[in-house]
Amino acid sequence: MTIKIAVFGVGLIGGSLALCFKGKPNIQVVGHCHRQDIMEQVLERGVVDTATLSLEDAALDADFIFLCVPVSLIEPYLVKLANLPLKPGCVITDVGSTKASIVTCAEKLGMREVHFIGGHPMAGSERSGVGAASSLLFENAYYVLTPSSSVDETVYGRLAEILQWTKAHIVKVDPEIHDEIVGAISHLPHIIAVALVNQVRDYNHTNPLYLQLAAGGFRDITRIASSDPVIWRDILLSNKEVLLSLLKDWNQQTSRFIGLLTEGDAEGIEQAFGTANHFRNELPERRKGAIHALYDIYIDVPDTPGVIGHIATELGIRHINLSNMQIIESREDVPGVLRLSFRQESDMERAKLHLQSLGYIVYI
Ligand SMILES: NC(=O)C1=CN([C@@H]2O[C@H](COP(=O)(O)OP(=O)(O)OC[C@H]3O[C@@H](n4cnc5c(N)ncnc54)[C@H](O)[C@@H]3O)[C@@H](O)[C@H]2O)C=CC1
Ligand SMILES: O=C(O)C(=O)Cc1ccc(O)cc1
Repeated sequence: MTIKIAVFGVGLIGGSLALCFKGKPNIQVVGHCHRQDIMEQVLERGVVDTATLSLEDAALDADFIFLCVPVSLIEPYLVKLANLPLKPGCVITDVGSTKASIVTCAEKLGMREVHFIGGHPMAGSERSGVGAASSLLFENAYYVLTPSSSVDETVYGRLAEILQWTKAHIVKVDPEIHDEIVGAISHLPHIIAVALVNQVRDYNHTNPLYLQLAAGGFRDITRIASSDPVIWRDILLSNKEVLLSLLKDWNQQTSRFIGLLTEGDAEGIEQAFGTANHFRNELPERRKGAIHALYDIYIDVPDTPGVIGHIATELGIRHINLSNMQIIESREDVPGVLRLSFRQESDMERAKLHLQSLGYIVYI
């Protein structure tokens, strides 16, 4: 018997899920798009078996429906689906970055014979659209599910089973707790990154050297400021109360630094960096997606022709799989910094040791 999976909104997350399911035994994937041009892109990328502009055609005989649209559209889609004669037993889930309001909406709809389980894959990137989709996106990442107490264990089991194709680690979390935690570790950092970039953008109007001199640290902490404005508008508004409270705590953190600097409190500054350094080093093993896309090392490279080719060749002949290579700082006559990214930690370790043995200076 074929399992039909409908993906509503075939962008970064919907497209990546579709790629995980497509071509698997007895699975058929249909994408629902809201615009002809997007549907053409989706078909061209080949992430789904079929695609349709019709909500009904996608939904009516589906066994699973994944809502992968911006957060503000998830509840309206739930309302529409609740009014359709869906296949009995159909499991509707979503991937929205917030959970409390969506789960409450589904509970209020009181759907019978179909089930809703909230979901949130903790993997993604600052990119968006089906062009950025990847079948590897969720591998090893956490995938949060927020089933209500009314959801039967066998229904939960069916969803968890189909999600095995993503190779993510499924974890059950209460929706309100989810929003508090994800508010702190994902939504607040996005606000801080955007505020910092906009602050420097204002200074840059007075002197373009700000942008020109911006180096590794600024780039690292602000990558997520390039995220999609519509997606993030919806996420922040949907987690408003949590974020207002987190921003009050953030103000206290910045006030603390104002105090330390005003007092010239060297010991206090050192202590603040020490505490942060210690806690950050306790971050769990690097994972892909939300926490880390790849295993990276950084190498000082002299600005002479052939160096990058030499490094790539050295890794290639030792069958060390390199995923990406990027020059992140380069000036004439001084060493530049090259970032090498690996999908496997073991490849990163082998590359580090080998390049060190060749005399390169390698940082993690
Ligand atoms: N970007 C990320 O890293 C992550 C995002 N999420 C959540 O996933 C959801 C989707 O985000 P992304 O895939 O990043 O965004 P995206 O912009 O790549 O994809 C959104 C998709 O929804 C489609 N869409 C927009 N309006 C529509 C409508 N009225 N009807 C049908 N489709 C419509 C767009 O065409 C696009 O294909 C959001 O709810 C977001 O909070 C969850 C985890 C990570
Ligand atoms: O790019 C990153 O590091 C992210 O933080 C990706 C991300 C964005 C939104 C989510 O709800 C989960 C993960």
